[in-house]
Amino acid sequence: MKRTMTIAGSDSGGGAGIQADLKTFSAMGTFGTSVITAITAQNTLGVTDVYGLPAKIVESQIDAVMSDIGTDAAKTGMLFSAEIIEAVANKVKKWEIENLVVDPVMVAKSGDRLLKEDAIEAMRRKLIPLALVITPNIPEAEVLTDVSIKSEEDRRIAARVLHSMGARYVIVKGGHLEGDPVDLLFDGQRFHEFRGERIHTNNTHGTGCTFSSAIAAQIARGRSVYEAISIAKRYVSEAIRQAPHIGAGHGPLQHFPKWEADLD
Ligand SMILES: Nc1ncnc2c1ncn2[C@@H]1O[C@H](COP(=O)(O)OP(=O)(O)O)[C@@H](O)[C@H]1O
Ligand SMILES: Cc1ncc(COP(=O)(O)O)c(N)n1
Repeated sequence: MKRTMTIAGSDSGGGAGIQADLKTFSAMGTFGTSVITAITAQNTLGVTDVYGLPAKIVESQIDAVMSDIGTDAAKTGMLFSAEIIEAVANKVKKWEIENLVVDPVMVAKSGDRLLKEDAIEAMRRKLIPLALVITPNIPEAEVLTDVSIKSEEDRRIAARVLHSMGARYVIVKGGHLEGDPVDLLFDGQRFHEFRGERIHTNNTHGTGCTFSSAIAAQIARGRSVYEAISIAKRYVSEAIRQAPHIGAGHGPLQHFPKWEADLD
């Protein structure tokens, strides 16, 4: 069985973070392991408390997983601080993790901060250069590149800047745009658009986490980055469409235990 590792924050509400990642890994037929960076007290209405873990325990979790179980792909989500980003980057290098998907999580759907302001530079310098794929949404791409994205041309400029920082594939997601969500991929040479239909709903808590985990799992299973993104997009759309309507705010998605089997 292929192995997938998430390095991310815990969401007590079960919709995003480590919880969404592990559900997605299972749905994709991979064995998921987890490295927790921070604990959030969170539900569909928002985040009421955040506790970042010391970098040392993040390092020892990675060592524990990698020294015994290993991984075929990994993803990062909420990393909270510059210290944790540096610790993760060092361990990714030490364990030679090449299939790394970086979801540069900064704020929750509720608007609460999940990454300290001073950690952005560490993300740019230490982690992005190690990424096989980086999956920013539009606000995250703007913060990382200092490009204000007002048009499709701006989005392409931002994707080029992220690629020049060292990520091999850059996908700037379109969930925050008006109209149908189109995700834009740049592989260093060409642009490719992944089109989807907008589902009008409040149940989008964990879409980014689910998307990046699905990409990591499909890469672990040997698919190309293009195929992995295309499958991840279909999975997220279906997961939004069949969302269980839980909580009074931004509700979580539905995950599908037999998705991978259905695909084959
Ligand atoms: N309302 C929606 N309907 C269909 N797809 C969506 C919707 N919102 C987001 N997506 C898709 O979900 C994935 C995550 O995108 P996005 O919501 O932009 O990320 P984030 O959760 O990081 O803000 C992307 O593939 C995006 O196109
Ligand atoms: C612990 C944690 N990690 C990440 C997110 C972002 O969620 P989304 O997938 O909606 O961008 C979150 N709300 N909480």
